[in-house]
Amino acid sequence: MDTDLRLESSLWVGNKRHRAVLTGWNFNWTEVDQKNCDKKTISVPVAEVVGVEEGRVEILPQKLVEDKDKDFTVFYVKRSSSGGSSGLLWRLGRTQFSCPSRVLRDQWTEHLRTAVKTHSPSRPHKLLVFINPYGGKKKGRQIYHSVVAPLFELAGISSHVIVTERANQARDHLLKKDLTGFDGVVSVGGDGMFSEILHGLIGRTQQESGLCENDPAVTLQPCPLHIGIIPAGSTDCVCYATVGVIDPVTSALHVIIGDSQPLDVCSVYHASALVRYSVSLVGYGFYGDVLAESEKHRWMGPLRYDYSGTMVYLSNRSYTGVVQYLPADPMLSSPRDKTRCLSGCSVCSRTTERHFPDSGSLYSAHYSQFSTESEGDWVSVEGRFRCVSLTCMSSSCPRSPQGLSPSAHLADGTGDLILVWDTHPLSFLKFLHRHTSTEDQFDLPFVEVHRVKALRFSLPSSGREEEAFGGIAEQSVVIDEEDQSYVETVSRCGSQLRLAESSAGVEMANGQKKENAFLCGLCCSKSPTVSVWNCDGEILPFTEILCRIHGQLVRLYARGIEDSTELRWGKGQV
Ligand SMILES: Nc1ncnc2c1ncn2[C@@H]1O[C@H](COP(=O)(O)OP(=O)(O)OP(=O)(O)O)[C@@H](O)[C@H]1O
Repeated sequence: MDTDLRLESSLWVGNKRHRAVLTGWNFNWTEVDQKNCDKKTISVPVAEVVGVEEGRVEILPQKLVEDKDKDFTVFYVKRSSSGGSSGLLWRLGRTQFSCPSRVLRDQWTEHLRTAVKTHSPSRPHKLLVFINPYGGKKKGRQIYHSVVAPLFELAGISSHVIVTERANQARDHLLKKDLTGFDGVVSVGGDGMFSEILHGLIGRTQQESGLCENDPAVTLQPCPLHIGIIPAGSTDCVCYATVGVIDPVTSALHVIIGDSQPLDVCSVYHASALVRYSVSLVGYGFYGDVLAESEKHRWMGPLRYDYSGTMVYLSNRSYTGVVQYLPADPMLSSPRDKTRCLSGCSVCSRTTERHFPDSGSLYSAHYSQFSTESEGDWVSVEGRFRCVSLTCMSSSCPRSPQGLSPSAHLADGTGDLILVWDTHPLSFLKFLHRHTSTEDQFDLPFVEVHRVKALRFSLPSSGREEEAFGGIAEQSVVIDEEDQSYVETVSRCGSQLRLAESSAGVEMANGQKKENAFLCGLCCSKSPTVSVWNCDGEILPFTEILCRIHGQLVRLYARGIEDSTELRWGKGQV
């Protein structure tokens, strides 16, 4: 096939003669000077050719074609540095070629198009696009129509566009409507919009497979449709962590060339029911409190997160809890191994634990009663925490370029559990500040990080029993015996816990009550007993939860973050 696709001839770019070669996988052109010496070669992988058009063509700001018989234009992916971001910006490269004859021009366009079809077979032909017109700065529609749609048209992609009129419309559409013929779904919006699409697609796939999403022991079926994210929200963390930049053109180009990045998904359950899916953060304590506080100040826009973060930090809270986790295989990788999950990550591609075939009974047994004993491989710790966070990816963002867990992987079937024990406010500030620098946030005595496959969180039952008898006993805590400060902290705060619990009830039955308790905590001196869970920016209505990581449950039109040091600028790759 490659031999059939090979083509070589002289072509002109402007008034300069070039020797052009199509090898099947690559299209190269090299300027030849008057002494027949080769100058710089430009090489474009065929998989990154966006379109081939007859004539001299421009597509932005609008399509213009100068239809010269002997000319053709090649559009392709061109990389450039993104300044402060961790990934590379992709731009639309364009070169107009002139041939000595129309026959040769037709030969070139035909060969190039066939090479693209052959070597880039997973490109989408038909996409379902959801635009949230209210996301971020309310520019979703404008971004899609002025930047993305012309690129899709150039690449021959047909799109069915739905501008949403209400929250959850995209999710409901994906759950109920006919999706025949679509290769993928595109979200134009922020993380909330992506989450809707994630829930819709996972739910639809399980429905069609006859699987029950509410059973944590069930191995969920991976979604056949890819998801594209065109960032147009106020938080675009999933896009940042999977592409490395927040840029609609870069994301649209990843969709066009049919890139495929598998992604782990965490399912969160409470009392025999699925609560939500998450791909970035499931966080209790500080991150839950910040979200709950920020919801009160939506009018501030994105500034509300800074304001709420400061307020919650100043309120100096910590919460008791029992954390149980199922560790991942430490031989495969570790959250402290200083590796990075980059494009083509070998840890993710080695992953064999896609669907946890043997763990069903383990999940059922642990899920049924939220038992506090350790069984099998599960590890149990109990005490007072500033925050408990589970993340399936690094969760990097422009503010925190290394993310919550810099060595986390996108698709290895694990999540990183970060336990931040109660500590002095200044030490906690140090921990938070390290997220904005390159300093290791795990290299602190009150921080633990574990790579896990599942997590269960419950409130300490001993505390409740003692409360019933009016006694105040020391909390048990399974941490380093030598570090008395933690044990002391736990016992000191324990009395406050039970006092607050007696006024608020043993456990609040729903999220509204918990949110009220939290809000009260900011204006009164009394600390609330329980925090709330922040699940990818949504407050969960339950405290006691079970989380399970499903390896590679969905696929994005992305390729992970490209390592900029591997760019072969010297060889003329664009
Ligand atoms: N037409 C609509 N009207 C109101 N809400 C919508 C609409 N379409 C989508 N939504 C909801 O808006 C929420 C936020 O959307 P999105 O993530 O796109 O924007 P955002 O500005 O990043 O949001 P946030 O600041 O809340 O994270 C999503 O949860 C989504 O379900």
